[in-house]
Amino acid sequence: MSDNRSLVLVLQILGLGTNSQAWRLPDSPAERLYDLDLYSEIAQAAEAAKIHSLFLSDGVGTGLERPNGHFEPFTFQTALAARTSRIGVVVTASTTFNAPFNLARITASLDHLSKGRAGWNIVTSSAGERNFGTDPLPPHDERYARAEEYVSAVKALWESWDADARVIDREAGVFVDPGKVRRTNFVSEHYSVEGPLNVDRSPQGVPFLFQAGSSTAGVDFGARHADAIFTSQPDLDEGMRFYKNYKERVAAAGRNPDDVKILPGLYTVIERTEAHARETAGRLAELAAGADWNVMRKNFESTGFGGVDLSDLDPDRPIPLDRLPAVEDVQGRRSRYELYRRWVLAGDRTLRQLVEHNNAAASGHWDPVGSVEQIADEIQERFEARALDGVVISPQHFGGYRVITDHLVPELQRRGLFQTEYAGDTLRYNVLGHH
Ligand SMILES: Cc1cc2nc3c(=O)[nH]c(=O)nc-3n(C[C@H](O)[C@H](O)[C@H](O)COP(=O)(O)O)c2cc1C
Repeated sequence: MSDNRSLVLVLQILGLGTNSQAWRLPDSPAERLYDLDLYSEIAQAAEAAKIHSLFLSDGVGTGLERPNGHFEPFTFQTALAARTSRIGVVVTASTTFNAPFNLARITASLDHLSKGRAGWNIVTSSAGERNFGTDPLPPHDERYARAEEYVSAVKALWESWDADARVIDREAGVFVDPGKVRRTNFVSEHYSVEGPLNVDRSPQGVPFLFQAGSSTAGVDFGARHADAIFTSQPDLDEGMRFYKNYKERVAAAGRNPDDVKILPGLYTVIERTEAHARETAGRLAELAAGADWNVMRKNFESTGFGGVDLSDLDPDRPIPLDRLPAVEDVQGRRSRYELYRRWVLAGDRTLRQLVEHNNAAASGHWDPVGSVEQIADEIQERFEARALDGVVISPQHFGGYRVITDHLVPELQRRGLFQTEYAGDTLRYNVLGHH
């Protein structure tokens, strides 16, 4: 592995901030939740800071207890791509809920529209199946087995056009050379997809591939396919172990470990000063404490705890060990459950603390509170310890976006950790240094 590493920064624009109470802060522009101008300003500030990419995670399946409305990622990132010129635009899309042909077509189009800045965060999803019919969600490992076939089908479609297939010979009347466009008939256990794609080969050929999943099956899948991994790693030691193991799996898959960037989520309360950050975090905690406990607990049970009913437990005591399901029995967000299970086994968090963490930091992510310098120190420590190659950073509160773009990034640049210019013309080149 190379010692000549440079930090990768990806900014997740998740509405008003990841904290479920962020909308209630006095300076939150909650009325403008669906206003493109609001996010364009952040995207342009992120581009001026040379942040590698914008990112948007996504889920379907919202309930009535805590309805969660937000932009659909492809339309959102396409709009932001039109208002920027260098920064990457990464969408999250599920292999469980999209047809491979549509996915290949939309991502290739986004790669054309953004001139090579498109990325796809591949997820297999853990909820939302009822939005698409009556079929149950396939079990955890089967979702990954299907994803393997799915990605092969999509790659065959992306590659069904040669880069020089569009000839544009006006004299001879040849627009496309049919010999350079291939009929691809992909047939596997779960898919049957005829190509070619009806979009020319895109600037990156294969758009930049993220993967969000950290279970054993997820790591094996990502090691084969991904350029970058979005993961939840709140603890330094576990983050180092995960990083080392992941890079070994990449090498075992016959790939260069430097070509897969490990980017944990960093869901932070960041302000110019520590006092201000503590004040913001304190306000968010107060608001969370006043929120409906049953709604928050149920959200934790379904998004972090394998659907186990914890309603009879004392919130101010740790979860008893006999209430922990086996990891392999959790069919939803398995790696997230594994993480919380580790905390329960360590015995140092009450049920309430787990629920509030899950609610505030958007489930399981690393969530430091601090000044620009303190957050820069934390990133530097984990980067140098090889717990990460970079971060998917997301402020918990709206004001944090500009603190990140206008103050944290310059601080990281001053320390020589972060780029001061984009390296090239595509997202893959900018992150990996090659096409
Ligand atoms: C850090 C992280 C972020 C994720 N983000 C999403 C997401 O935005 N949308 C989604 O449908 N699934 C998301 N997933 C979930 C997984 O794709 C899916 O639930 C998978 O089946 C379980 O992942 P696992 O391999 O981590 O157990 C995410 C998983 C991780 C680890």
